[in-house]
Amino acid sequence: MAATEKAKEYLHQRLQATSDNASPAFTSIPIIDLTRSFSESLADRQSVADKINEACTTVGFFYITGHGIPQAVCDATLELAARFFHELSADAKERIHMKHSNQFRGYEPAAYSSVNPEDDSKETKEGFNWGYETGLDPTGGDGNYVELDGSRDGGVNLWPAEADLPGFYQGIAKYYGYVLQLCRHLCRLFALSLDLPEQYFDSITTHPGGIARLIRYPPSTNQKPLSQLNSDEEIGLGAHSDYECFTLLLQDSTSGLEVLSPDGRWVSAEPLKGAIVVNVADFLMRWTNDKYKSTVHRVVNRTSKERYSIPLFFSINYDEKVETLPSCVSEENPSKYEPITAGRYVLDRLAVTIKTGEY
Ligand SMILES: O=C(O)CCC(=O)C(=O)O
Ligand SMILES: [Fe+2]
Repeated sequence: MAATEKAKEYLHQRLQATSDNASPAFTSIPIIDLTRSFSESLADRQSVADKINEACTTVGFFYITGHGIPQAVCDATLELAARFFHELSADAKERIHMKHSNQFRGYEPAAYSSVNPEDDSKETKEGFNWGYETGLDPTGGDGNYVELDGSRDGGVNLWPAEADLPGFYQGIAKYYGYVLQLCRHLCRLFALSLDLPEQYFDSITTHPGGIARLIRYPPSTNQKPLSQLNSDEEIGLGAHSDYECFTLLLQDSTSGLEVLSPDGRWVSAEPLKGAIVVNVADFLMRWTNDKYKSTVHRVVNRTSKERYSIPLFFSINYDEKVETLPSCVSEENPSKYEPITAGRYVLDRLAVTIKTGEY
């Protein structure tokens, strides 16, 4: 089956599964305070992990507060995102255009890619994508990073020249370092939440996958009153689920993110000051034998303001081949899936999102 056909079938199955009402409907997204997860007491850490288990087996999305990333760092990074789109010249954007990358890095103009291969409408978002590099890892990494396709860390990110956007790289690196370490902290909580030893994921997140992006959604140009607006007329980012293990999303104060409840309703993930949105992605769903839900979501900016968001898609080391997690299989519930290499899985899914097919 061609890759596009595979992707279409995949999304179709996912949307079908959602409408089959397999899980209970939800009307809101839980908020989990991570403060106790930094406690010396295992019981405290486990209490947070239990809440994560509850959120991941039902909604697949949750907000985290008390996560330790300073508000000033989050605000400064969102400002950098606005500067990237407004201050970087068209020529400078062209020099780092995604077409120069075979790893989906760099500047992505509006309507260049579409996450939903069934949807022929153009997405209004534009973005800037980059991925893990050893220099961005506060631990210094282990020097063994491999890209999605298994190639070695060859500096594949396409950064704007310092003179074109002074301070950009440094600001992004600061935020990225914080989020990466928070993802590793969350891995320990995910392990506890899945009845695994707390350090279970440590040795396979030493050079993790961490594609991140700045996204800009233009203001809505639709003059219809909200109640009459057909969201599909002006989709910012089409209905999709994420591909990796889990996503950490920083959003500004403009709403737009919507999460699909099993009863077919879109639940708004309103921005909460100081909170970061976390969602389970497809690789983790597969790895947990579908115990943890990777939930379909989309973005529609219905406001007259621009919207900025910054997701980071966290994966275990891309060269790691894994089988279904031991705590998610039993005699009554055998593994539904073959062992798979993390990067290969993500690459297959990503490859079908670029409209031009140039990857
Ligand atoms: O912009 C957002 O709020 C969500 C972005 C998203 O879902 C994605 O990039 O996969
Ligand atoms: Fe997403």
